[in-house]
Amino acid sequence: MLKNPATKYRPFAAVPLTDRQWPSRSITRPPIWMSTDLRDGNQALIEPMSPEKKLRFFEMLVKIGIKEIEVGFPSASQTDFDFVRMLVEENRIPEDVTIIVLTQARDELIRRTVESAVGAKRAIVHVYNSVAPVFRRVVFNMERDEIVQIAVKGTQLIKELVAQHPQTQWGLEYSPESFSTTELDFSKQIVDAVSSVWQPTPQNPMIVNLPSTVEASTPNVYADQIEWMCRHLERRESLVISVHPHNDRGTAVAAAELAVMAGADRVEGCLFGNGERTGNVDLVTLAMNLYTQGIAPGLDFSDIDAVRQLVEECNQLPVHPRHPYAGDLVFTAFSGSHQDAIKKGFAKQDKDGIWEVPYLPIDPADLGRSYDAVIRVNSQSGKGGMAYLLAQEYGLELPRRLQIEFSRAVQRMADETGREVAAASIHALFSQEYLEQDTPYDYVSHRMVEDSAHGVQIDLNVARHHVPQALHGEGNGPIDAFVNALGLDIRVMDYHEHAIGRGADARAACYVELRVGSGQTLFGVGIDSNIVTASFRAVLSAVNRHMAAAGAGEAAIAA
Ligand SMILES: CC(=O)SCCNC(=O)CCNC(=O)[C@H](O)C(C)(C)COP(=O)(O)OP(=O)(O)OC[C@H]1O[C@@H](n2cnc3c(N)ncnc32)[C@H](O)[C@@H]1OP(=O)(O)O
Ligand SMILES: CC(C)C(=O)C(=O)O
Repeated sequence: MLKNPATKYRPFAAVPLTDRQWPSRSITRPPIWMSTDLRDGNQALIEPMSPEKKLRFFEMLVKIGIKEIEVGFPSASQTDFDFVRMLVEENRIPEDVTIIVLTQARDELIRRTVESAVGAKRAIVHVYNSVAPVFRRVVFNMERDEIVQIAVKGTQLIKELVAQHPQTQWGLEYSPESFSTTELDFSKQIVDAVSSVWQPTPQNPMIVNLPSTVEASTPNVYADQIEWMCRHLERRESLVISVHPHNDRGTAVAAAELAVMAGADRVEGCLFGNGERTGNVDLVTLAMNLYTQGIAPGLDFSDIDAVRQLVEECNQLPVHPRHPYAGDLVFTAFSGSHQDAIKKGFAKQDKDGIWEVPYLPIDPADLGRSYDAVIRVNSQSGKGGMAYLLAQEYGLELPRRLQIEFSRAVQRMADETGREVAAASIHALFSQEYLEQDTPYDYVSHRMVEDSAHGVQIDLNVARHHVPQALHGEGNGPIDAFVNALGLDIRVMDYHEHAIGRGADARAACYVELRVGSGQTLFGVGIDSNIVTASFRAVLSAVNRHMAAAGAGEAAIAA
């Protein structure tokens, strides 16, 4: 890299607009969406789509609700020409969808382009020529007026040709290519010249598409350019102002949004931001950004995974795992504090209320994505993540102090493997740590009698080191009687229970926090179809865990 990049690169020029209005506007409705996936997206692929793939893509665009679809560059290849003919001749274009066909402003290409769409109910011929100084100088070696003539002559020819096919309702879209790096007065001059030939009306408007063919400035400058054009163009009431942002600086979404605030009526882009170089603006992100502001975007991404899969298959390009709204990992939290906040957010979220879950700008369910994938556990996770997974997948609602205790074991596992820990592994570890602790004490059976005068009396059968033992105890409740029957120096400090499942198959989960002698407390867990048995199992689980811990012999807890 250069020490002084100013010797090679120029800063972009500011727009002379001192009373700009767009910064204080907000977006209150969606723009007209135009998908150029089958044209700008397709021309940027390593392997352009086959006609079958194009058709599947087209049908998906229709299904999600796009009403304007640029279906190709028919003069560029027989494949594109045939694809447009197939759509027309096989009557595959729904009543409310308009196709757009792109052409350079060159006579023979225009003729072929118009020919491709003849017979469609509605079609828009999209004509372009590049207008920026570098193109004028380097590519065309022409003065401004000659460049204007390319656009004017092209428009005249289109007007003449479409008049010969009145059964189709024709529209015109004109793009001064590389608009964002062109002098504004020249862009205005050429657009006005085109519209004076086409003579649009408010009922039959002309689309003026103002592309950032190569994104070269911050989005506010693009917004200034759009506002300037909206304020200076002739016949504004008969024009649909469209934007076509590319993403060279990584700010195409912001540029499109600010351009809409600046007066653009329509946005052209591709799903998930495919397109030349760093891509066209991503229509999915734009639509979902509106949705999260409470504005219906008019596009349906309620099964976003299916849309993404089809796009990936057709484009042969992966969507990044962190791509807004659609990436594999965007509804996943690994870090502990995020998991904790999300878990609390889900618990507090009112089903019919305003969405307020920390760290999640949108309810994943609205995109057809499940909550299950939201929280995943690795070495960066705290107790919240594993507690969420045990609750979601296994119906186990661990009390807070047990979460803290068990999360140490999960953390050890994550540190040792250096990998993500799946819910099944967490559950296996939980079972091993709490539910499968059966030595020295294993519960066998009990009989209990309760009366108001004597409290609870229990006859208990346990196996101690696999040797059956019959014990008897009394107490003021089942757990008290059970603990007395065991005859150990233990105290139950805390107790939680809940049902797992419903109806005949329901089981009880009991969590008991036990203090052994004067030592630290620890938890035991019992699961059984009988709630009292579950609590006994929980006490024995804690006793066995204590004894299994280093150095704790049976004698240490004798009463
Ligand atoms: C920003 C964009 O995405 S614009 C869309 C770009 N997409 C594509 O180009 C994909 C399809 N394109 C193609 O298949 C070909 O380029 C074609 C069929 C359109 C034209 O092919 P060719 O006639 O071989 O020309 P080529 O591709 O070399 O284009 C360069 C020529 O077009 C001229 N040209 C380029 N743009 C325009 C324009 N908008 N209007 C008029 N002439 C133009 C150039 O001056 C050059 O002319 P020259 O050969 O006399 O010097
Ligand atoms: C043809 C135009 C609209 C284009 O694709 C661009 O400028 O990027």
